[in-house]
Amino acid sequence: MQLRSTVPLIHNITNYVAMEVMANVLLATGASPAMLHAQDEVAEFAAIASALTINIGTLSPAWVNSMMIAAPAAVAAQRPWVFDPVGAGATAYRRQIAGQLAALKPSVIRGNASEILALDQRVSHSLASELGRGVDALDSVVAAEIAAQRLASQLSCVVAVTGAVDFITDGQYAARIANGHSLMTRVTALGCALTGVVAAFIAGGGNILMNTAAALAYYGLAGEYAAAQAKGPGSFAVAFIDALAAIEPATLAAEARVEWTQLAKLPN
Ligand SMILES: Nc1ncnc2c1ncn2[C@@H]1O[C@H](COP(=O)(O)OP(=O)(O)O)[C@@H](O)[C@H]1O
Ligand SMILES: Cc1ncsc1CCOP(=O)(O)O
Ligand SMILES: [Mg+2]
Repeated sequence: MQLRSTVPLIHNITNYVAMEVMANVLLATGASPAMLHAQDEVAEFAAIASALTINIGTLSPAWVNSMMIAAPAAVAAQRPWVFDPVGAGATAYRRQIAGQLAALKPSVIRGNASEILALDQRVSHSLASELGRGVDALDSVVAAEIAAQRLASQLSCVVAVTGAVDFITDGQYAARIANGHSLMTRVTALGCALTGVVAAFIAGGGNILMNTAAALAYYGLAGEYAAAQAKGPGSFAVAFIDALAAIEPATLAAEARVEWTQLAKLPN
């Protein structure tokens, strides 16, 4: 958790629901959040920040313009960017924009199983599927493993599928991360906020797959600690921020439940 000494600046073009939750989660983690999306400044800011996140949760045409400017600007400035394809399968507009953003060289795509399945359909098969009705997962992580591997291979990025047991892959290697608690699904925008934490963990360089695994284990572990204190979703949300701030690297190393594997090659 080197980020606590470097305090990376994380630029987030995120949704209205997630803005405050994500900013507080990033502060508790040890990063510095900035939520800005004006078309006239995103390219300049993407180069000032250490990493960028783009989230399509509350899309509109003006925001899409900003996203299409910010992602290439981050890549040109050699900053990693993380894509959160919220509700990617829900509407034709979302499927189209998610497919376009996925082609703009994200370092990591982080979504739930339904979102990763929908994105894979769009990128790999160009089908106008109707997968996913909203922002919550209807599919299991295991059902999205092949889709994640195919997306990672085709787009040369890391794909993280989150859920009860998270699955991450770069197309060749994969990890399953068992940390977490079901109360994490009862507070809105905790997935969106995790996308910011992934950006914070990869902002300093190093191995993107391993640093993404560390981010997911850290986040899930905070969920476990918070659940032990909470009476329900409301107190969980507060305890979760406290737990993010309290977890030390030694605790993470001792309590992370991460299993690595090498994947079989996908048939052509
Ligand atoms: N059933 C579950 N048990 C434990 N952890 C979970 C469960 N569902 C989600 N999580 C955790 O919640 C966080 C957000 O993931 P997820 O709910 O998949 O995102 P989203 O909100 O984008 O759908 C991740 O850290 C994930 O591991
Ligand atoms: C409820 C909602 N509606 C549009 S974006 C959003 C937040 C989704 O957050 P998460 O993907 O973290 O559950
Ligand atoms: Mg989400």
